[in-house]
Amino acid sequence: MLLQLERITLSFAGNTVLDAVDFGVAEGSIATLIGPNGAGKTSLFNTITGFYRPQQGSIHFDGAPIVKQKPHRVTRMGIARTFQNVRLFREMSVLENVMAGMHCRTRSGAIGAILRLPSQRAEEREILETSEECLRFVGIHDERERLATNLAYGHQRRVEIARALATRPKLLLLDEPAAGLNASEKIALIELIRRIRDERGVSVLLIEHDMSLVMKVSERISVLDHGSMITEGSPHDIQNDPRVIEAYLGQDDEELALS
Ligand SMILES: Nc1ncnc2c1ncn2[C@@H]1O[C@H](COP(=O)(O)OP(=O)(O)OP(=O)(O)O)[C@@H](O)[C@H]1O
Repeated sequence: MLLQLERITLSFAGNTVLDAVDFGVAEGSIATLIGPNGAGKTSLFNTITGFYRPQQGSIHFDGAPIVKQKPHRVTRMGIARTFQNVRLFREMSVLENVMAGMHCRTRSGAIGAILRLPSQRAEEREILETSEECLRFVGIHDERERLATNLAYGHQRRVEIARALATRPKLLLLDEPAAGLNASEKIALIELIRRIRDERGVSVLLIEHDMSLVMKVSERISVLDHGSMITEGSPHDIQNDPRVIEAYLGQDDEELALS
């Protein structure tokens, strides 16, 4: 397993949000975490990426323990993410937004920047080239000089994906990447997720409510309900699992449409 969580327990003021969760992502896979609203999916992402500190349990990534590491350390170790709501620097161009994401990788530091050492200049060039390459990969290179917030919403989501890819992750976490996209943008998103895995060798873990997209793109699905991992399996297994249907009862129609 590329990522392995064992018995992760997270609570806030006595409220258990994740309850002894065991969960893994295989290297080279496209995996999805589903579950009703409030099940704990984003909290699980926040725990993996070091934003939340679990009270118990272990997390290993690529063989190394990462639990309780700071978020920037986790990024440097090879886990990148996007957020449920688009988070871009409003006053920056598309290209600058992607370049900003690479600062976790820089080596020369502030002194190098002030003195403009050759190592610093080489690093700046590398950041620029990588950012441009990632923008080309997600298909919005032509828009690199525009203010990020002036882009169509679907393209803003791509800026976030490019920014995450620029950190050269081994694992990419996407929190509800299809939210707010129209039907044709969703088809393009499926294709992009597959290319991220196939062409860049990056494993992908999504949180997603759009079940039609989930069933098409996922190789493995894990289901969280009230902080517990209730089942996992292939899309076919999950669609036919009565525990999953039970967990979703009471949710709105969109979430019930498991087929
Ligand atoms: N920082 C926090 N402090 C207190 N409670 C929190 C915190 N973060 C999450 N929670 C609680 O954890 C529970 C799970 O929330 P979480 O956002 O992880 O669910 P989710 O499955 O991602 O839901 P959704 O699908 O609606 O995004 C909720 O009851 C939420 O209020």
